[in-house]
Amino acid sequence: MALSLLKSFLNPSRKCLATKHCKTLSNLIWSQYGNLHNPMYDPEPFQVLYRVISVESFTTEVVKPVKQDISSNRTRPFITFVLGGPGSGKGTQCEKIVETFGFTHLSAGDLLRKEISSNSENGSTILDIIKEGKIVPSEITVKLIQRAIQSSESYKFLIDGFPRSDENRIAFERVIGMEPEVVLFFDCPEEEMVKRVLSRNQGRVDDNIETIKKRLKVFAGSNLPVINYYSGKGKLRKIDAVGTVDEIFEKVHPIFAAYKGAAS
Ligand SMILES: Nc1ncnc2c1ncn2[C@@H]1O[C@H](COP(=O)(O)OP(=O)(O)OP(=O)(O)O)[C@@H](O)[C@H]1O
Ligand SMILES: Nc1ccn([C@@H]2O[C@H](COP(=O)(O)O)[C@@H](O)[C@H]2O)c(=O)n1
Ligand SMILES: [Mg+2]
Repeated sequence: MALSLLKSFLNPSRKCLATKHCKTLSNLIWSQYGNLHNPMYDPEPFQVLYRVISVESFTTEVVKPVKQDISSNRTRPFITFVLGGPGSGKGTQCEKIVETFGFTHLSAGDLLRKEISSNSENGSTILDIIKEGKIVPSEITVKLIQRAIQSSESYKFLIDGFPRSDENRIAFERVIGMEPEVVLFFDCPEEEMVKRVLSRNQGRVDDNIETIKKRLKVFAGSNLPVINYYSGKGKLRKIDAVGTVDEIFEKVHPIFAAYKGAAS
């Protein structure tokens, strides 16, 4: 598809971009913009194509990123959703995955908190919702995630604490136009989660017993259906989240090692 579209936009007067280069150009476009039908990665396909084909000759600058992406064998971002109740250790394990496998960590909660501290127009609404342990409208959260993905040069993402509900999930599929490759679920008993959150000490407005109780209810009511959905699709990797941080990471490690070809 990319190749035929590309050929149809080739300017015949530019001989240097004849067919023998099409495959390389096509790879360049796929590696940088992903699926041409993808609304996020192909916002303006014709402009992208025009910009590329209007280059007089292949400079090393143009060819270089193609080589890098071909060698990594990636044509589309590799997305992992990281789910689990409050305090189950999502953020902690994401840090370890980043260190070992070089993913980019996007925590939906952190993006929302950043929005509050930047005094954006939605800041006070988000703050009120977080204090109540409820779920921020998907439109807001997905936009923040979209912006973070688009402004990153990475192609492998851990999206932590998202989707929190079916509504979150559907909004992501609609706006980003992709599904996760794998979904991690840190399964932790409530008692342990409460203990961890109450000793977190990071000054979060929702780290108090009243809000934690609400968050646990929201988790059971809205997040578990999402977890079941991905389980039904064979994408879920459930991890027993009791134990030391290193013991848990030992269970996480083989999951990403198995994806090394696709996600490295
Ligand atoms: N295996 C573990 N054993 C003991 N404490 C842990 C473990 N993993 C994480 N913690 C601690 O528990 C607290 C919560 O962990 P973390 O912030 O990673 O959870 P989370 O799932 O991201 O929670 P939230 O959804 O509230 O953001 C932190 O203080 C962290 O240091
Ligand atoms: N998809 C999401 C993620 C988070 N929130 C809100 O932020 C709070 C904190 O999230 P953490 O992942 O850092 O625990 C959470 O309780 C929600 O209020 C959200 O609305 N949607
Ligand atoms: Mg977290």
